[in-house]
Amino acid sequence: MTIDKLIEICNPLHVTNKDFDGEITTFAIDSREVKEGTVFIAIRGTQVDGHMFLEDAIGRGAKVIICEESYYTEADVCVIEVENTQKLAGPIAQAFAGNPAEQLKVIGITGTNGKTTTATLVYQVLCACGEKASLLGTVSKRILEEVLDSKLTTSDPIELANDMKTMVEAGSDYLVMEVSSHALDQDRVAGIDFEVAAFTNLSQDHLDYHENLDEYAKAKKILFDNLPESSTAVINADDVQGEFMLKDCKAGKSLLSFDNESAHILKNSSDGITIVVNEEKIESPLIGTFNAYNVGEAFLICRALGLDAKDIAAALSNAKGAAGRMEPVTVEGDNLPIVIVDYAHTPDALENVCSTLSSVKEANQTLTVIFGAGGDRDSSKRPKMAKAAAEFADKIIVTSDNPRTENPDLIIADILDGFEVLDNVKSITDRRQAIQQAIADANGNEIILIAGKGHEDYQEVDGKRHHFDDREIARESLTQKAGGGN
Ligand SMILES: CC(=O)N[C@H]1[C@@H](OP(=O)(O)OP(=O)(O)OC[C@H]2O[C@@H](n3ccc(=O)[nH]c3=O)[C@H](O)[C@@H]2O)O[C@H](CO)[C@@H](O)[C@@H]1O[C@H](C)C(=O)N[C@@H](C)C(=O)N[C@H](CCC(=O)O)C(=O)O
Ligand SMILES: Nc1ncnc2c1ncn2[C@@H]1O[C@H](COP(=O)(O)OP(=O)(O)OP(=O)(O)O)[C@@H](O)[C@H]1O
Ligand SMILES: N[C@H](CCC[C@H](N)C(=O)O)C(=O)O
Ligand SMILES: [Mg+2]
Repeated sequence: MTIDKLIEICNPLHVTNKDFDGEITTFAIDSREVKEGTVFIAIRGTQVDGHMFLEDAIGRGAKVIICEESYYTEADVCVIEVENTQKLAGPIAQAFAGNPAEQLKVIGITGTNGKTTTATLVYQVLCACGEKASLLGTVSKRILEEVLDSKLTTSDPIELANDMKTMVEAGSDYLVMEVSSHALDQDRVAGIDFEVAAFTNLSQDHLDYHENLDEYAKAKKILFDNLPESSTAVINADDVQGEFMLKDCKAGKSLLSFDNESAHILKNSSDGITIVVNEEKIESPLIGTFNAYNVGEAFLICRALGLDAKDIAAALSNAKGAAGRMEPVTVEGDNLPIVIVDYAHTPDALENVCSTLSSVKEANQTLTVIFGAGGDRDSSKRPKMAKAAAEFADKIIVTSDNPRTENPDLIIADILDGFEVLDNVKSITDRRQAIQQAIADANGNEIILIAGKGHEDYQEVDGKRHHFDDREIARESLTQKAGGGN
């Protein structure tokens, strides 16, 4: 990267000491990552103002500073003053990585629920159709078939650009990625031209971050506002916010609606769904009406990419979706309960999953729901989650999710406030104990839903993460029960 190229991308208000002595090596948004020759960009964050770290960055060897203030330093450093640093981090990161986004067909999926499921389905269809695809999201990163850990749903612009570079080098043609509202609000995907962008739905979550639902919806809309005309917006038109997402969108539109009967659900049972979208019949092993939306959107996304309808439908009939979403935990044995692990951690998701299980259960079966709510996150969703579970469950165990830095019993108390009657509600703070007890007490006619943590293999308590996997604990308890002959 040359200083002239960098200045061109920045469209600066002011530049000083452009002819500094030295070379540009890397790009950093965090002063702690700065090395000799780094370009450091100061971003005003949610916790601190990156402008506080200009001296720190220079001390560590930064040669160029990009900031929103006129800044004077005696050091031999180029200072580029710009209007908005946050919006520039993406384009600069892309340029440093050799503009990998331009060499990928990028598919972005946003919405409160269903991003991971839909993104995973699209990735699975692309792979089944012989395409070279990568995936970024909550559960993991997949560079072609290689699986790597994922820390955030949508990474920061530098990590994102570096991941894209690795994908391009590995021969990937497509990137399917989840785009969170935090990422949109913080411009983490600025400068990326999406080939297809999809909206799943909007319901309450993250009100600790976004001021209210309107602000949350506006953040999601950014993805569609920035689409080029040549791209396609795939929208769940049955969601009340679907129309809003398209308000300022120049892209082509592909709408999914079961309500206006442009698409149909032919079958919705415990062994899967059959839907018709654009006259194509699609069968999927995923269950529940909410998954009809995920499968339907995955189909429309793949159609927008130009894949053959029959090939997509064939691939979807084998696509299992994402780990930890309606994932059954099975063990050989008699009279064992059906145990399902799911990632529902919002009122809407919990309602959808509970209503689905309640509608597919047999007359003699009962539904037990074990759930909690995350600490240091939107606390107003807690009583609403209680209401969602109470509507469909026969028995409820309220427990801890990831308390993070909060007192788990106070989170549980917030949830308990949402129940009108507590007759079938128990609380067991220790999640392991809650799962063990539910399974030990259950008979073969019970369906036990363990909600909230899905694929997570940790629990964060007192700010520390410990290994914890709902599926592992459930499997151990079921094995013990099977061995005991109960
Ligand atoms: C609340 C939030 O979203 N924070 C994200 C945000 O950081 P921030 O703006 O709060 O950073 P800050 O601490 O205020 O610092 C401001 C700036 O000063 C810099 N700094 C800071 C300290 C220092 O010594 N030197 C320095 O240069 C920081 O690097 C930053 O550029 O920008 C960072 C870089 O992109 C993110 O890593 C960070 O994610 C944190 C780790 C996080 O936990 N985010 C979660 C809430 C999140 O984003 N989740 C979503 C949603 C998931 C879902 O849909 O459910 C996700 O995409 O995963
Ligand atoms: N289309 C949908 N509508 C409503 N609920 C859904 C939908 N799809 C999945 N869910 C529920 O939401 C949970 C989370 O699904 P998924 O992981 O696909 O969403 P996500 O948007 O990626 O969530 P996150 O933002 O937490 O990563 C699932 O376990 C299921 O309970
Ligand atoms: N990306 C979501 C995941 C929530 C998962 C749930 N298990 C929790 O910890 O609240 C968040 O960070 O809000
Ligand atoms: Mg996700």
